[in-house]
Amino acid sequence: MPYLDWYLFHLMANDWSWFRSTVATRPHPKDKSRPDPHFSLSQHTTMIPTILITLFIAFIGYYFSAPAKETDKLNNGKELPGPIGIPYFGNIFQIGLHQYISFSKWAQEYGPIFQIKLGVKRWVVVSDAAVAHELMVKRGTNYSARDHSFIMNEIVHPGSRGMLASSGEYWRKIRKLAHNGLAQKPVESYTPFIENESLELVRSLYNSALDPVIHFRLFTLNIILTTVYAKRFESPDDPTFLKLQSYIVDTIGFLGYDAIINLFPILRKLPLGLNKKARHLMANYFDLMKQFWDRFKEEHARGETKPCVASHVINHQDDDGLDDFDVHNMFIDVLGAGLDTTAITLSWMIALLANHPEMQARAHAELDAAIGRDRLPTLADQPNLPYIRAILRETLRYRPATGWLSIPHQSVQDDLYEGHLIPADTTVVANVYAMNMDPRRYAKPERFDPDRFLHVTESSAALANGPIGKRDHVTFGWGRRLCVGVHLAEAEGFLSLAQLLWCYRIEVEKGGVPPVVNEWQLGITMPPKPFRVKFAPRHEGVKEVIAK
Ligand code: HEM
Repeated sequence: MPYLDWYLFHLMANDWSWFRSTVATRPHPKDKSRPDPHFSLSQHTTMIPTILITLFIAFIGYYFSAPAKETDKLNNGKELPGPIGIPYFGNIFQIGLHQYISFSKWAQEYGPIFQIKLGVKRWVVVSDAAVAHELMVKRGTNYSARDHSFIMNEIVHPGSRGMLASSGEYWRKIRKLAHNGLAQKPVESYTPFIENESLELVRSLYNSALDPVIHFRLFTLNIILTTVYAKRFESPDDPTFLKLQSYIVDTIGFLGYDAIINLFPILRKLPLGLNKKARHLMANYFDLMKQFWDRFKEEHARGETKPCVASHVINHQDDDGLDDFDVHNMFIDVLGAGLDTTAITLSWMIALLANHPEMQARAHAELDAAIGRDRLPTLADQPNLPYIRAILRETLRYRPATGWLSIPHQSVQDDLYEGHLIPADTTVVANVYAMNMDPRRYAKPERFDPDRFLHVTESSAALANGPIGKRDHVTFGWGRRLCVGVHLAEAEGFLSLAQLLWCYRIEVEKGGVPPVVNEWQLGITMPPKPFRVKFAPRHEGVKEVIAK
């Protein structure tokens, strides 16, 4: 669910298909074990004129759209340090494929807060959790906006509606509405739905050997739909399910173009056919959301609906004068933001545990002692399963689903930070890698070690709002923009892991290879590379208990 200029990086690294097919998927020259069946330089040299023309147009676009010189504004404070870039493009070409690594290197040279220029934009990169907390939490009134995004604010959410990309008063209202349905209390009332979907998940994996990711996606989509509209899909073959899933994936796909368009606004004027396609997609998507909503309202009026986000929303919608179109926009963000993030986190947990049978053995012992073998664990068992909770927390720290850079915030007014001026409209991005892997905060940070969180009892949501020194990790973002689905994410992550481990040993098949955990797929999120594991029932009683 990550958006906005943040996509620049993914665009450069991943979303230019020519680039991906020539460079990103190319095995390292020394890696003889990975043949490169697709690479052909001649196939791609034909793209070079197109790239040069695009860069030229971007240059012209920058020239005519660049803001006036900022020296006047900077009178109050020194400019933040940062690497020197080239005219017009700034530091774009210095960032490289693994931006978090370049940022971490620059942090060593320029300190925990430095600035770079990307086309027309100024970015402030923060690599220290305390500095990010100071800006985005303590000074949250100034650092909780989002940059204007062409795709998000004009095509996905015409009129800058929705939650993820809106700012100011409108965002506060829509966020409050979503919060009404996704805060801790309402999420607790969804316990039966979450437990039901988790049961369906463990049933679907019984004694199987596979890559579980598609099952995790069905699990998370069904939970969101059940909690949003009190509806679920029985089967992954349901045509409406397939339609909805493709709308979500295609919308996220369009976001890949966003960054370059935001940095070089002239590109909006080019006849790329992008607008037309994206608007057509969104028309269909909104139509489906309207069908869900209209049906829900009818059922709600007849008193036939169960508690869910939509029922909370219906009860509060009029408080802030938000109409049905606002509600569709909000749900589109909730679906987009909640679908893959949790599924990716689950995939990482399974991949990591398959590599650590000794951790599974500890979790199994904890489950046997606290739950026994006659019933599945429930959400109410959380306090008695500290090791399982620690595995979830450590996975979120160690392999954050939304990647190593936070979703950028935007400043509203000029601000002085330790004598340095951060002008209004600056994009502020947290280097999650530097923070989640900070050796001052975590002993041996490169080691996956749930024990570091064994005695942490508060939720990640609660810790995010407390002092930074006690925060577990920064994966759910910052301050007023903190992930609004954090309670749901923690509940579904904990329960599915507890139930999966209660039922199964996660094994590498005979002759198979353990899941790769030190590399990940390049993309707008950070999923593990595809892998295959076996879900071997732990004891005789599993079949009977999950059949009940
Ligand atoms: C492990 C799972 C998840 C992770 C790692 C995650 C992470 C994030 C992050 C990093 C942000 C941006 C925070 C910021 O700007 O500072 C965010 C925002 C958001 N998340 Fe999540 N998320 C997860 C699950 C969910 C779920 C389950 C939902 C909904 C059901 C959800 C809905 C949202 C929404 C709507 C926003 C936008 C909030 C705003 O801009 O005000 N997320 N999430």
